[in-house]
Amino acid sequence: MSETLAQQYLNIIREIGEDEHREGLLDTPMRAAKAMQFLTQGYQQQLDEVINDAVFSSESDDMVLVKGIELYSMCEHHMLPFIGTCHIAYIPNGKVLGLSKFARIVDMYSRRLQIQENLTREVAQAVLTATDALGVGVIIEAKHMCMMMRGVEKQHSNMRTSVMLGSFRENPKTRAEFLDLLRN
Ligand SMILES: Nc1nc2c(ncn2[C@@H]2O[C@H](COP(=O)(O)OP(=O)(O)OP(=O)(O)O)[C@@H](O)[C@H]2O)c(=O)[nH]1
Ligand SMILES: [Zn+2]
Repeated sequence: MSETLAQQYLNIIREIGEDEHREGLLDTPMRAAKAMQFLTQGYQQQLDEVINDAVFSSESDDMVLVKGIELYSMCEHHMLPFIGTCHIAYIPNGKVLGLSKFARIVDMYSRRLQIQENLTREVAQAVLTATDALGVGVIIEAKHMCMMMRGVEKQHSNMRTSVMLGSFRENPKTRAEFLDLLRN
């Protein structure tokens, strides 16, 4: 556990005018440091470790959709959470990826300081790298606390980002099938 990080949180507690000796705050620097390390553990992960060889031969060449993977990330501008849902589709090319690995990929890239556009691209690229798929489509819908709790304070706006690679980019029918499957 990083003592240095805990020390930084102690400084924050002092700087905002709180009493660091107040009972409820005594363990807070260490707790906050642990929480921050958890929320940024994606920096310690590598794609091949996350995939753990869970790639299986398959003759399936129909679209696979993994819908509604929840995500919790932090915006790199304010270090405040953005929270949402990720949908991933791909067209296998002789190999399929273990189902849980899609969520693990999303977690690995979410648990870093991010902007939603880059997160979407990194997830799509990782699925393509892991599967050699014919195409990959990723859509993320999220709400940004930096827009809700502060700043413009808009509670109801959602950001939707998409990245289409391979056949999802080249073939409008593939993209339409993805969007159709998502609607149903
Ligand atoms: N495109 C994009 N923008 C983001 C994301 N997360 C936060 N932002 C925006 O990043 C911008 C940073 O703008 P700045 O003007 O430098 O910072 P600021 O003064 O705190 O901005 P306000 O939020 O408008 O108060 C803001 O418009 C945020 O809404 C993201 O995932 N994608
Ligand atoms: Zn922000």
